[in-house]
Amino acid sequence: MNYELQTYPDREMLAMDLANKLAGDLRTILTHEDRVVLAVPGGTSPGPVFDDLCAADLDWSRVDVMLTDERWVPEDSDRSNTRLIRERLLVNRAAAARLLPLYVPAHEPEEVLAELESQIIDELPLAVVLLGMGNDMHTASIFPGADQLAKALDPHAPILVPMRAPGAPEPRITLSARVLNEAIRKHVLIFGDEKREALENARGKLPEDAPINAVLDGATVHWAE
Ligand SMILES: O=C1O[C@H](COP(=O)(O)O)[C@@H](O)[C@H](O)[C@H]1O
Repeated sequence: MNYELQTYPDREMLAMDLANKLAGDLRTILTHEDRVVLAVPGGTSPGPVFDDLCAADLDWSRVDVMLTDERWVPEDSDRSNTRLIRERLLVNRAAAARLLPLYVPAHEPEEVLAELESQIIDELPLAVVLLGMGNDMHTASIFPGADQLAKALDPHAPILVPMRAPGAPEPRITLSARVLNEAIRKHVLIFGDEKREALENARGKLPEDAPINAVLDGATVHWAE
């Protein structure tokens, strides 16, 4: 797996530097594209990066922001990734960006899959993607042991894959590995020794066992303790 690992003395420096890099990538791509799509993770790690990125000086009115994946919970839930990006990323200068939703109220993601895909399809490919990773080596909502794992990893996968996994307390919806890999720039954000070890343990494993391996090629991994 060919990826670059950048390590930082602390999380604050990582957040600042990574936000600068993401903004730089977007600015560069905006010099030759009318609009760009930035896909970002939810979960506990990216908040500090969002706090810096939202203040970046770039033409946010030409940026579409979307999630790499969403937990199937209402937007007022603490577990909603949409809520996180509304509160921490789509503020300040980045309030001018457009959100491409990965959640609309419905019992199950399957009920609204086509509707959600129809709002994304014309904006692809992604320009820049920031991914997270869990201790179990899942990325986005592509979990080891998930019911639709093979579909999410298929080179001809659809844009979105609904997912249920033993390690996930609610249904999920995720961009497929194919769509994530079509991004011009890929970054992965991980904090802590456990995740660094998980990344090491992923080495040599099949994506079915270590889904992070499906997206690492050509990525820059950013790590701080
Ligand atoms: O559930 C999720 O987990 C991963 C990792 O989250 P973290 O809390 O360990 O940083 C995240 O990348 C993904 O977007 C999220 O839905």
